[in-house]
Amino acid sequence: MERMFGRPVVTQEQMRARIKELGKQISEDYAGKDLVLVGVLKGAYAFYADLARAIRLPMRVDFIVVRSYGAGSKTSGKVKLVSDLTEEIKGRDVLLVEDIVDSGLTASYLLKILTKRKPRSLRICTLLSKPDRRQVHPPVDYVGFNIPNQYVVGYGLDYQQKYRNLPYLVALDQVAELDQEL
Ligand SMILES: O=P(O)(O)OC[C@H]1O[C@H](OP(=O)(O)OP(=O)(O)O)[C@H](O)[C@@H]1O
Ligand code: HPA
Ligand SMILES: [Mg+2]
Repeated sequence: MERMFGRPVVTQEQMRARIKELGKQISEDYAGKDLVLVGVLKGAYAFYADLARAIRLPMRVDFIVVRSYGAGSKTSGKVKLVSDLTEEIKGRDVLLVEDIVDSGLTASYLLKILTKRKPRSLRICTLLSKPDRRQVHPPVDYVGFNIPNQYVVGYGLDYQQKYRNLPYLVALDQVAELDQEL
């Protein structure tokens, strides 16, 4: 992990600066509301931890685990709910925290199932978005970075469950190339 895996798509410095801005914006937008920050695991864990600490509000935290990508780098097309929220969201202001909105299927699925529980508001904040890859178009309220159509890993995002702990974002083809040499 000491070694750089090629040129980062998003560096740690860029990430830090943008998350600070997002935290400030969310703190303003949700002042006086009953905010529940919901992390979509596993991918969002790193972004969630940094974003939560950039928000200056007395909010609640909760998590939901869903999965749709199997071993490869393509969506299975089916989103599976692996583990649900721990608390009720009825009447609360829910902000979903995603690492990435790619095809849009996961975000759409979550909006669909959580809307039924009657939150007062339900919005999405994603660190990354690939606008060119959408199969469906869920509304995304906060976006850290729009990125091109390439599979990326690091900062929570995986390929076959690995590379989530890289502290920055890199294209998968660069990791794969270098990984063989290690
Ligand atoms: O817009 P989409 O095409 O649906 O892709 C986005 C979703 O896919 C990834 O989850 P994944 O199923 O890989 O589970 P993980 O979070 O455990 O990696 C990612 O973390 C998002 O939740
Ligand atoms: O580019 C990606 N990388 C990792 N996980 C993902 N899930 C959707 N898109 C991606
Ligand atoms: Mg994944």
